[in-house]
Amino acid sequence: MPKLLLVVACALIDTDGRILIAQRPEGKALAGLWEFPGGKVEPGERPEDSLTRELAEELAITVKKECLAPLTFASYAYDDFHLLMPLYVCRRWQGIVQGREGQALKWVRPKALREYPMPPADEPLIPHLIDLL
Ligand SMILES: Nc1nc2c([nH]c(=O)n2[C@H]2C[C@H](O)[C@@H](COP(=O)(O)OP(=O)(O)OP(=O)(O)O)O2)c(=O)[nH]1
Repeated sequence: MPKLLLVVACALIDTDGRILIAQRPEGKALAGLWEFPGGKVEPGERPEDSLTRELAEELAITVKKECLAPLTFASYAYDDFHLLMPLYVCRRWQGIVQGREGQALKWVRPKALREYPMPPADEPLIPHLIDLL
């Protein structure tokens, strides 16, 4: 039975209804693919705390837990682990989004998400975002 990996991710949505995606840097698994900001839930951490921590580290923004709304989740069997990834949406944050880890960022309309190669786990999430926006 493969290891279950819990990753939390967030679709940040701007006032024009565009969604933020970030490109995974060279050297990481799935490098070059576009993903929703987020990361692994560390032992002893609440998922919402992991997400606000990752958003601060990766994007230099502050997000209040009340501003994170659960939307859907991904469940995907990678070769070496099974990914379980809740996807939150967030429309309010403090600060200006900037890529702190050298990653490219793009604000994209939901219907244009398919133009950006994403990890296979993410593809089933796109219709949920199209329905929402
Ligand atoms: N953040 C994020 N990870 C995703 C998405 N889709 C997807 O399959 N993943 C996978 C890729 C990785 O195997 C895992 C996230 O791990 P990561 O390496 O980015 O997380 P992290 O920032 O905690 O990583 P690190 O400290 O170990 O470098 O989830 C997504 O949309 N966003």
